[in-house]
Amino acid sequence: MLRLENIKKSFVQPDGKRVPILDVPSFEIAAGEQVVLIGPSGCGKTTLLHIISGITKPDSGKVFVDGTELTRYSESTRDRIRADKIGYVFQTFNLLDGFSALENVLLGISFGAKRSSPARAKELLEKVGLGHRLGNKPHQMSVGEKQRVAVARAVANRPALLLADEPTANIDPQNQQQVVQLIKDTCREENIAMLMVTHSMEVANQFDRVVQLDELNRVVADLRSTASAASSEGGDA
Ligand SMILES: Nc1ncnc2c1ncn2[C@@H]1O[C@H](COP(=O)(O)OP(=O)(O)OP(=O)(O)O)[C@@H](O)[C@H]1O
Repeated sequence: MLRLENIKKSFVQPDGKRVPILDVPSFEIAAGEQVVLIGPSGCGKTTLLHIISGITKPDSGKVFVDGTELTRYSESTRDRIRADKIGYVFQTFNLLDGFSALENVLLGISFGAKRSSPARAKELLEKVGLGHRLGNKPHQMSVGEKQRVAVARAVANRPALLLADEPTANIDPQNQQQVVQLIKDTCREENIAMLMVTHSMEVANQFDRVVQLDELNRVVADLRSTASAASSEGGDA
């Protein structure tokens, strides 16, 4: 369902040096499988989600989502493929300010190629306990409410793959569990594969598989071997 082949990504830092961030030889997620990605801050989790979704192009390597090789297309085509196949819950929600909760979820549907009814948008918002907030705009909602709208929007178009970047980071434990449950149930009911980034092991342990990015990423292995070579040289001196 999701397959990565030899993904490499580096960024030019403000001092002009190009720094490698990712070198992932391979990674796969099966249809309907729910996987959690963990790793220390700055190790490249968000960058990897951006590459999988086609928001960012890798320096080299291939991304296949639902049989389509995303990496061979232009940015505008990747945007269309993402709207059709991928739901994305951003760390910062990315809700549109001038629109109500219901309209934000409906926008998730209308950007996708598949047809879906407004009744689904309403049903999803009711499912996340926001049936009484359909007309509220983002500035009229709490952080937890906004996050639940973002999840409803991401799954509204019935994507093949849901990517969620720390979807429970800024919410209280009760809302956290509600968001986790919504993601789990919706993905299971609709056979949506999922890749979620979280720093919470309590959240991570509720899913099928937990993957440490450091174990997939050769950049980290190279850093470790350089560091251990340096320390053993130091030890000999
Ligand atoms: N556009 C950019 N230009 C330069 N460096 C960048 C850019 N985007 C990310 N980086 C660097 O790439 C590394 C990985 O960033 P990323 O946001 O993927 O980390 P992360 O694992 O998601 O971190 P966190 O858990 O803190 O959200 C970081 O060191 C970051 O500073």
